[in-house]
Amino acid sequence: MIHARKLTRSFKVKGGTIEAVRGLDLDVEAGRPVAFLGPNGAGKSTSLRMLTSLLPPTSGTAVVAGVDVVTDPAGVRARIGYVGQKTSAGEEYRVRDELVTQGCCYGLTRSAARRRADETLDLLELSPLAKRTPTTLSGGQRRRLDIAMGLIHRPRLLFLDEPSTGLDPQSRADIWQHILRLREEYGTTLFLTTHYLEEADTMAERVVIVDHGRVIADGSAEKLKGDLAGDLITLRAPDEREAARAARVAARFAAPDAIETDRTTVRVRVTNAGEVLPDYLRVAESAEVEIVSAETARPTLDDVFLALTGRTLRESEQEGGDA
Ligand SMILES: Nc1ncnc2c1ncn2[C@@H]1O[C@H](COP(=O)(O)OP(=O)(O)OP(=O)(O)O)[C@@H](O)[C@H]1O
Repeated sequence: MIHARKLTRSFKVKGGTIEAVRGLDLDVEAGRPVAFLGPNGAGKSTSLRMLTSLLPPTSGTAVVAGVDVVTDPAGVRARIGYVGQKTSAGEEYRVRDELVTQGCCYGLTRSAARRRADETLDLLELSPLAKRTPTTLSGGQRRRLDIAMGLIHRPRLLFLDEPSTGLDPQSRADIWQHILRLREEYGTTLFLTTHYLEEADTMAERVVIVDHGRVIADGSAEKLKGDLAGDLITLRAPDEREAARAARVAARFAAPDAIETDRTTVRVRVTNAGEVLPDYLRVAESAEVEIVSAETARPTLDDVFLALTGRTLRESEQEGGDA
């Protein structure tokens, strides 16, 4: 579905050049939803705009839905759907009419476009709003209309640029339900950008993390968390002396830089806490180390980002906020 090689984009700005995307290599097969995740300014939108043929790359190649983005941009646009950050519907016409017009722009006959518009309104639960104008819709409803606009020609591949940004948590959850239904109903391959870690974690089957225009991790959320961050075991000792002894026992199970002691708390990163903790507790007991409590936690994607960059995603958002 997507095959990009060394895709690069720089922008000339006053006082220099911004390298927004620095050599993107990416292969996406049909089926699994992919989340393109990264802090503000990481290069997500620029990558998406190149893959959807809206922005020519400075160098590199991309074949999307079987078509080269540079030599046949119109061919790419005919085969994909794109839901950008800005709303795509106009202000004046009714919701259904907007969709019918969009369908006609994609070459459908007027009657086929009407049929498609009704099906799409139904799928996105917009039918009761068909006669309203887009300006009267709520943020979440308007976002659903944007998705409907991107879907009218039934693309096999749909790009969504931050589909849930700016919505309240309830509307975000609702948008997600609708997005995931597209895959069930039409087998649409979804490729979306987000900076909501939790969404990428729970909704996408593959997460591609970008930072400063480069891919820094690629895999299922589970795999990235297992490989890069590891599970966290938190042990509490009654005093600092026992904590130091607990840390010494931990050294039998984890590398020195995976063990951190903070007064009476010892944190240990391991690949599989479920296996390690019972063994650890057995050894600690036979060494008469007193442990008050022990708990395990799965890492988050933010832990993955931290392990890779030394920064949390939130810190990076602040750095890149005015980029
Ligand atoms: N038209 C442009 N002219 C100059 N610089 C640009 C342009 N478009 C993007 N950039 C810069 O390129 C970098 C990447 O921007 P991009 O919008 O791709 O990031 P992003 O990861 O999508 O961020 P966000 O999450 O905030 O949308 C940023 O430093 C941005 O300021």
